[in-house]
Parts: sequence; C-alpha cells; structure tokens
Amino acid sequence: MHAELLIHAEWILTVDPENRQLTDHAIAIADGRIQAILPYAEARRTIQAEQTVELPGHVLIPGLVNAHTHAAMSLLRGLADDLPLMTWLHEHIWPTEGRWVDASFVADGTRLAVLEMLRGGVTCYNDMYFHPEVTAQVTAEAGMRAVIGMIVVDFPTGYAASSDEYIAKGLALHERYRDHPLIRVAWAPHAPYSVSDEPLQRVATLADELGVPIHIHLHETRDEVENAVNAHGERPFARLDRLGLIGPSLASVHMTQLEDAEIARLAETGASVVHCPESNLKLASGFCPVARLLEAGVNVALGTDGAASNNDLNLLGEMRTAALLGKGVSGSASAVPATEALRMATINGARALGLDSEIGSIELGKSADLVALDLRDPHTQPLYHPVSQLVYAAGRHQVRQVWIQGQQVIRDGAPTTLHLAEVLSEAQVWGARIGE
Ligand SMILES: CSC[C@H]1O[C@@H](n2cnc3c(O)ncnc32)[C@H](O)[C@@H]1O
Ligand SMILES: [Zn+2]
Repeated sequence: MHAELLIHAEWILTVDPENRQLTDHAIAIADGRIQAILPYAEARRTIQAEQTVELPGHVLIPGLVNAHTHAAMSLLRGLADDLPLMTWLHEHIWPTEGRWVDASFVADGTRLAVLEMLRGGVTCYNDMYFHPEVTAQVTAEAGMRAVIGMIVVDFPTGYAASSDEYIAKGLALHERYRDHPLIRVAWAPHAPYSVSDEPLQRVATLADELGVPIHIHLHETRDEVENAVNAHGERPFARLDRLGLIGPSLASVHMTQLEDAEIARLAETGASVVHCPESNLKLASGFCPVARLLEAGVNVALGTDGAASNNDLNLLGEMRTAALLGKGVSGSASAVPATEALRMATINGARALGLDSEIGSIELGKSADLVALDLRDPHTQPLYHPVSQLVYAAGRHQVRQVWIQGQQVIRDGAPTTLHLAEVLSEAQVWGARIGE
C-alpha cells in the first residue's frame, strides 16, 4: 500500500467509540485522510510511505477542538481583568471594540490566536466575532480548520448596521465558503439579551434551510436568567425553545444555570453544551453542571472563550480545569474522568459543530488532524497512563507536531504557515495603540 505519510507513535489515543489506546502503532495517511491504523511492525512490511515520522515517547491524539472563542480578542488579552461579566463587557470590552475593531484588528488578532491555538494542539475552532470574512481568510491561509460565526446582534457596529445587514452578510459568507475544505460557517447570534425575537426566529429557519449549526451564549450568569424572568416572565432557554432554536444544531455556550427539565430537554433534542470552565471561573459567572449533563446524555464540548476573559486559548488547560471542576461541583472524584475530558475536547467538540464524521477521533477515513505531544518531560514521568499525563500534567510546550488534513502546520514546535516574529510584532503595535 502507498501512503504519503506514515506516523509511528509510542502511544495513540484514538478517542474512537471504544476509547482504544494503541501502543507502538502507526497511522498511514493519503490525500489528507487516515488510510490505515496498524501495528508498526506490520506497517513497515506493507506500507510504502513517501515520508515516515518517528515519535518515540510521544502520544498521538486527534486535533483538539476549541468549540467557543472570539479569536481576534487575543489583542485584548489582559486589558480588563478581575471584573464580573456585565461590567467587563459594558464598561471595558464593548467601548474598546467600538473604538478599535476593524478588518485589520481582526486580521492581526486572528493570526495571533491561530498561532497560539496551533502551538497548543488546537486544529479546529468555533468563532464568533466581527468581520468574520477576515477571520475565515486568515484561518484558511494558515491551514487551520474553523467554523466561522455569521454573527447577529440588535445593535449597530462598524461591521453592520441592523440585524438584516448582519444576516445578509452572513448569507454572503456562507455562499463564499460553500465548498471550502477547512472553513465552515454557523449562525452566531450573540446572546438572548442582545438579539430580539424576530432575528432569532430567522436564524432558526435559516439554520435549518442551510444545515448549519447555531452558536450562542446562553445562561452565562444567574443575572442573565433573573433579568429575563423579571422583564419578560420567561427564562432565556424557554424563549429560545419557543422560537425554535433548541435542537441538534444548537451549540449553547456556558449554561451555568440549568434546571432539571432544561437538562432533559437538551438531552431529548440532541442539543450540545459548550463548557468554558476558565472563563466562567475568571468572570465568576457560575458553574456548568457538567456531570449532570453527561449523565443525562447531553453532548458537552469545551471552549476557551476569548483571550480577554480567560486569558489564554489553551484547550489542554481547559481539559484539566474541566476535569477538576467537574469533580468539585458534583462532589464526586470519579466525575469527568480524564478519558471524558479528552472526549469533550475532541469528538464532542466535533459533534457540537456538526463535524464528527470528519474530525474528532483517529478512525479510518477521517481527516488526518493529528497532534503529537512529547511526554518525556520530568513532569509527565513516570508514565502509567498516557491519558492521565495528557489531561492532568502535560503543558502546551509538549505539543511538538501538528497536522491538519495531513499537512504539517507545526513542526518541532514551530509554525510552518505563519511567521512568528511578524505576528508578535503586529500584536505589540496593537497593544501600544490600544493601551496608550
Ligand atoms: C457579536 S461578536 C461577539 C461579542 O461577544 C463578546 N463577548 C466575548 N466574551 C463574551 C462572553 O463571555 N459573554 C458575552 N459576550 C462576550 C465580544 O466582546 C463581542 O462583542
Ligand atoms: Zn464568548
């Protein structure tokens, strides 16, 4: 058998339905897809590879999926810390965005975020931000995979003047990326408190017609739910259900406030929850009941949120925090075990984005979106269980090789598609401008 690339790793965590862990196996890749997974001794006999990569001491995993971020907000990292959500948004972030966000801000901020995510083993992200056509272009140029939000808010910004214009621009973006190998789109109405009924209803209809996901902040804080109940006598979840948004296409982000009936409804409709544990902790937004959601059969993915509320785009760290917080919140040390945290960061993220037949696990026919981490570091030794070291101990500097669709985007820890010094220098220019 002929392959373009043969990767031989000491351990492979497949994240397949059986969570198979393979030792001393190889993966053969052709046309950007996984063509064979077999013992290395057999691969040497049967596969003629154009290139072979040897990874002793490494664990190979599916590329991580960051299921909620605002990539360009990397340029606002550390601008306003230690504040609750609404003060942070209304008094700091939205005024700063109003003054500075344009296409060049989004281009430079996205490049910084893409570089950070690729170096941390994230191969796909789900974005919600202004000028999404710029986010899409920068991401595709870097060879990264993303689902780009067709954003909708009620208020005018430098990107669009009305909900009609946001939706029209979203439809144009959908058309432009219809057959792109790396870029997909999703509807991304910002939140129930910033988008009124009519555009939300249109989003529900259009998501159905186009077959794309809906990505929305929902039940982020107790105040959000209480304010809605006081003003309209209805919880935001119930309102979205009434308007037709709760269903298998929904990726609902945060969900710190959930009643039993809402959890049951999420499970019954096949909707996904995107848990952002570090953003929720930093803004003191509340705690998503992850163990209860998983027990009910809800698909729970992981996101970082933007770098202005986290303050990093580190999904390895997010896995660890989710596993630890899941135990703390449920009072059970066996809640959110390491294997589950890894599923949340990979296949569950892929499912939330409607990409689970393409990415999220190492299985025959899937895209070769792969990450190799070197576990021969003092803090990941000795090694009893690779998944334990990966979730509870490994750091981003151990991400050494990253492939997306079989193309190497990180080689020996360095980017192959982005120029590190240029990206850093642009970020510093923005920092100086915004911080003046
Ligand atoms: C319409 S573009 C996205 C919009 O969302 C803002 N944002 C960033 N993080 C959060 C969050 O945790 N909750 C609500 N809104 C958030 C971002 O600043 C953009 O304005
Ligand atoms: Zn967010």
